[in-house]
Amino acid sequence: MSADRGAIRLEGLTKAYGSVTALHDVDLEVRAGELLTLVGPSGSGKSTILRLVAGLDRPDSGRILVDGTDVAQVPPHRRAVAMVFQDYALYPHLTVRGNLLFGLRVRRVPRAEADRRARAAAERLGIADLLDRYPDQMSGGQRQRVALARALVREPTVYLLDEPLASLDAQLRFATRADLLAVHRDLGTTMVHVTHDQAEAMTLGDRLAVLHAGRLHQVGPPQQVYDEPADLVVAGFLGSPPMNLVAGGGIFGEAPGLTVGVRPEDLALDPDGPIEATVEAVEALGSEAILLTRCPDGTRLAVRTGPRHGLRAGAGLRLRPDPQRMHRFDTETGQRRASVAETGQRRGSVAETGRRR
Ligand SMILES: Nc1ncnc2c1ncn2[C@@H]1O[C@H](COP(=O)(O)OP(=O)(O)OP(=O)(O)O)[C@@H](O)[C@H]1O
Repeated sequence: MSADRGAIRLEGLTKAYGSVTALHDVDLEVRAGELLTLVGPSGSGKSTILRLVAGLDRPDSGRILVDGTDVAQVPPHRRAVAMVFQDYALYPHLTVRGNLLFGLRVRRVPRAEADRRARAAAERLGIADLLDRYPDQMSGGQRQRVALARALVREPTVYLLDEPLASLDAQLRFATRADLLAVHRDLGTTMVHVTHDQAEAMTLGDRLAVLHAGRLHQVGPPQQVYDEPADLVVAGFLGSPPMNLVAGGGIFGEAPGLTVGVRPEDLALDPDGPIEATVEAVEALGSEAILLTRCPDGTRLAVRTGPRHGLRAGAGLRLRPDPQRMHRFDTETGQRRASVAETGQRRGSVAETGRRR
């Protein structure tokens, strides 16, 4: 229904709280119907973006356009935007039904229509049998579904989700993530989803936007951002463990003025490999293992390998970096220098990549 509505455009958005610059000159476009995931470390300005779009706060400068219209003068309750918070923010004195209907009553939606929407949202999220319960009679996962359902009943053109899955345990996160994707697929509504969970960052969005210290560093399809980080900030943030970065090249070959990066999965255990290292610690994760190693020159490298590597702390090993997957960055500016492989084959693929600093 609203697949062609809900485009958001942020232009030069700047916001400070006292001496803290929460956002600095952010330009970002969210396409109609897109699910955009916003990631970044704590305090990078993710929630601030959502609050500004929802109208809960005002920017110091810059513009917010929804469907091409500047919303500066539109009060929060008139914006066709629904926000879902990590802490659910349910009314404790109201039942699930009461929570779902509350926003509709305020907006004077007729009773029959409101009931229809509440039931449809509850059914969609599998909480129809909980309509008469109070929030304190439900699990965290159920409460989160109620919070999502409460956003659904408003039938907004934009959903703003501020770490909605953060309080759930791993299994529930996985299940609720699938629900969220299904809701997005069914409704086709624009969603901006904030997380600092690596798996959510990679799996949930059509595109990923990486924010750091109030600046937008890169926007693009998740795999592209992962494979071709635009700068050292993105390289060091995405990935768990993150990319191994060596200033000056060091063990990866001297590269004055450059920082060379290799992801843990791009370092193969190979008895003939050019890099010598000692295992300092092993993280066995069941399906895989992370070896924390140290080279003779003191460089530490994280290596991702299969679970049956047979190595213990203290063991020596040799490593071979995948030459196609070595990243180079200007050490001073942090900006990516395209590798030989990329300039040959992938010119243009970074076109939609924001390279702002
Ligand atoms: N109301 C406020 N008053 C003062 N400073 C604030 C306020 N809101 C946010 N900030 C500051 O602005 C910066 C950005 O905050 P924001 O909440 O947007 O970050 P975030 O990326 O969402 O972080 P988190 O992942 O921890 O939720 C932080 O330095 C924060 O301390």
